[in-house]
Amino acid sequence: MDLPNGRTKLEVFKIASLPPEIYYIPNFITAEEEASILGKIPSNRWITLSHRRLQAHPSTLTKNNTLLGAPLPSYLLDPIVERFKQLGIFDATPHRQPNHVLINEYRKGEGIMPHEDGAAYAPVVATVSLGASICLEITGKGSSDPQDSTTEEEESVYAIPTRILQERRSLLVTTEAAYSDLLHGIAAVEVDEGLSEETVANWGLLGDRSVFEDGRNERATRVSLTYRDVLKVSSAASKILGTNKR
Ligand SMILES: O=C(O)CCC(=O)C(=O)O
Ligand SMILES: [Fe+2]
Repeated sequence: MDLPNGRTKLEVFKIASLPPEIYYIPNFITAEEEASILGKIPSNRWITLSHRRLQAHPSTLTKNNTLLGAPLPSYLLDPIVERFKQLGIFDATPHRQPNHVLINEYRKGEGIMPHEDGAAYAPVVATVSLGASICLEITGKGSSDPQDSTTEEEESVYAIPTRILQERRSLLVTTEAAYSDLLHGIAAVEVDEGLSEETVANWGLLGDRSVFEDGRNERATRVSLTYRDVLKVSSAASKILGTNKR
């Protein structure tokens, strides 16, 4: 198969039971790379929320969703962004590569409410999971908005709601309609239960199903790296710092 945007290699990782285009890649990074990245996340950058903590690189967006353009730290680029390039993941976004990474940390029992990621970003989101495995809950907007009839239709075709089991060291790529038409969230539970081929959309793509044979995933601290391409980028910071001289 020859896809126009270089995504051919990604096709084998497509989650077939979900709307186009969601991809799950187990063992995207090695255990050594995982440990190295975890060791480099700065301890003084965390913003603590009530049920998780997070940090944004190179910075949080301004109020009108603009990114002050600056390079990502090298531990977030190498090896991950190099591998994105090999798979063509950001080939179709305006900057053709991610320019923003959100680091979220969830301790056992913590989660995030169902939400969509909004209009500040190109519709390609790539999430690397570190430290522990977790289930992402996928719901249609129809479940929260009774007036939204198209997504109700999609829900019957695509067996939504469902879950995506994100193993540690895996990559999840969400694009296009999957990005805009669905909600995602993480239940605030200490154990993900009832895991099986019927209830987990990416069961057939898991790196090691044997770990979940009892249908359970005991939560532990999990850190996620969410890579995105912010649409609006300002070079104001580099002008002020004088790093943009020609
Ligand atoms: O941690 C995750 O996998 C999801 C994070 C997320 O949805 C977000 O930050 O918008
Ligand atoms: Fe999100």
